[in-house]
Amino acid sequence: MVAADNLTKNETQSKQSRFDLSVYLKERQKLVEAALDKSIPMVYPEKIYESMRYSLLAGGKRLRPILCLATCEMTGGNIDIAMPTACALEMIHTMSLIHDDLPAMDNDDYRRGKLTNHKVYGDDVAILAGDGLLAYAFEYVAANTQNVPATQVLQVISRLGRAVGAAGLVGGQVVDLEMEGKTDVSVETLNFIHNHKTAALLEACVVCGGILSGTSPEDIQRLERYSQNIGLAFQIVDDILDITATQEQLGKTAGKDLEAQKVTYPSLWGLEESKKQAQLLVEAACAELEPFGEQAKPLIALAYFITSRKN
Ligand SMILES: CC(C)=CCC/C(C)=C/COP(=O)(O)OP(=O)(O)O
Ligand SMILES: O=P(O)(O)OP(=O)(O)O
Ligand SMILES: [Mg+2]
Ligand SMILES: [Mg+2]
Repeated sequence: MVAADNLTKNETQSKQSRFDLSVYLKERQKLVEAALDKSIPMVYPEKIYESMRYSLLAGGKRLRPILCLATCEMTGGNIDIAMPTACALEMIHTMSLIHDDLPAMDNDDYRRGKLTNHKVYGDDVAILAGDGLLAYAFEYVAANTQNVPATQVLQVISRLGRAVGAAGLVGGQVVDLEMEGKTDVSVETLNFIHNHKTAALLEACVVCGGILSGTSPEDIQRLERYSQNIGLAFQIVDDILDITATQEQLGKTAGKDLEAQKVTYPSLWGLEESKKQAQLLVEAACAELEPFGEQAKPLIALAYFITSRKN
């Protein structure tokens, strides 16, 4: 009986230390959805707010805000101080998707399982909806962040600006577009594109979470290395899914890279090697979180989710 009692105790302990990512994701997605819904009210001129809300509230994994909240918690902060930044990150991400889907860029008809913004509202309003979301993201952080010293809020705003501008998303996107149809793209150029187009914003999500909690410069450096690694892994998996997943799974047109004759990691390395490289990057990312011990469980599970996701 003593052994049985011990076993039950051990089982309970192991259950407590296990981390259920799907429960965690559902709970966090719900919190983020509610915060996003509240963030943009419908006022005059309704047309632009409707268009902004159409894409912002169209679903999506909400990985960026969840990474920001999780990092803030891991480094000693709480969800409340990070929520305005988490929402801003999703606004910026949504802007980048609306603009990326425009006829002048990737010319896509579907996003997040729905018609793209310009298909519903026209190119003119879609461009403005992206602009509106981008500007509002910065206002939202500045006006709504509470219980964080102003210098830390300023650092967050500065990081967000860097991640979205020519040193980040915009720079990556411009080289991405330039490389379309070219067959002699090097791994270095591909890395540049993805480190800027994708990893820069994921890095901002994680680092801003740390800045808001007031974590140390050494820990910020660890967070940078973690997020740069998961950022590249994220894009390798994105390239793999473009080949292996269906439109239903992705909520957007599949096989676009091949059609646009884009050089991708699978086209350079093959599918198997690409999967292996993504796995190695995630392992390297998680090694950076060792000093955070048990507190790192959500961020470790989120890193592995990046390689196992189906959309
Ligand atoms: C400044 C701008 C507009 C940045 C866009 C950044 C971005 C990550 C676009 C989506 O990439 P993708 O076109 O490779 O992927 P998807 O298949 O999701 O369109
Ligand atoms: O889940 P989403 O729609 O936010 O897309 P991504 O895969 O870029 O995170
Ligand atoms: Mg694109
Ligand atoms: Mg695209």
